[in-house]
Amino acid sequence: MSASAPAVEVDGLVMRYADTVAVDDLSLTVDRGTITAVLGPNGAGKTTTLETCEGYRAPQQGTVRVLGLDPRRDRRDLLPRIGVMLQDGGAWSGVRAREMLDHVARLHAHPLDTAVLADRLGLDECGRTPYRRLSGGQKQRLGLAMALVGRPELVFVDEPTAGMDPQARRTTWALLEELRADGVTVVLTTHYLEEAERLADRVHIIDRGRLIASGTPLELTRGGEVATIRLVVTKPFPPGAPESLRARLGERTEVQQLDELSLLVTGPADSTTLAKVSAWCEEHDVLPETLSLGQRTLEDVFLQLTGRELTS
Ligand SMILES: Nc1ncnc2c1ncn2[C@@H]1O[C@H](COP(=O)(O)OP(=O)(O)OP(=O)(O)O)[C@@H](O)[C@H]1O
Repeated sequence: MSASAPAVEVDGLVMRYADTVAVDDLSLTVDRGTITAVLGPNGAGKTTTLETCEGYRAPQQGTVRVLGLDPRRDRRDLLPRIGVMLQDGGAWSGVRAREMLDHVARLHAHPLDTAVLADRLGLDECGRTPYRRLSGGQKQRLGLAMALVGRPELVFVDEPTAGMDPQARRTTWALLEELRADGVTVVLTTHYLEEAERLADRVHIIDRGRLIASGTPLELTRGGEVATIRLVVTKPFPPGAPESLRARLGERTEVQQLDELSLLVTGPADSTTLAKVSAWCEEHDVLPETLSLGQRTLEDVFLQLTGRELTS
């Protein structure tokens, strides 16, 4: 495999649990040395996809290659080269945090210094605490340390900052950025949009097991000369408001009602659109509380593609 070949190649993956199709003909690639975010709502199929890449599940249909290897057939060759941070920790309940990290370090030929890693991830304070007594954020930090201690070429991190306080989240982001600077490939799942926008070189958005968009955060949010206007009002909109506003704004505009007090307008990023929304409010006796023009966020992209909110 050449050095520039993808770190991960998923091709036509299908995974089912009884009647549930968890992953539905999914194809994606992850370039080496990048941070790639797999973004999607709960139940989108992110964990199942990652677990298949990590070799915990066999593809039911399609193929998966990781560092050019088959994650199950070539497991012995692959394991020393990848790091995995599982969603539920992967440690025994009675083991102390530091013992667990030292144990994992001993499984690797050239581990990082566990004292340095524990200090960096703020694990010193809980080094003697049994795993079951760690807080959610401490378990996450220990899981990350366990994934990194073997100096992997590629790390899979499932919801790395879920349950972390803001400071631990920033430390984790900085650590993942340092890994990338050292040439390590990072694949993370998240439903934090800010995390994907801030960290990822490339984002794959998954919904109901299918890939619905891929690109850099900028490619996904720029979408040409498109912007969004959020209109939040003080009392519920009159019936038929989205249709009426859309008719006023013209062909190139979409209007979606988010709830009874807010609408999202997606259309040309110009002041005329904003002025027309404002005029429509006046004509319909609607009092805006917020009328804001902004670039699209990944949340807007998801909403536009699926008609649903990512965070709901
Ligand atoms: N062990 C299992 N048995 C049965 N169904 C499962 C199992 N694991 C996942 N599923 C189902 O498969 C679908 C995809 O789940 P998956 O955990 O891969 O999604 P996810 O995007 O990682 O979600 P989350 O963000 O909640 O972790 C969901 O409908 C889920 O309920």
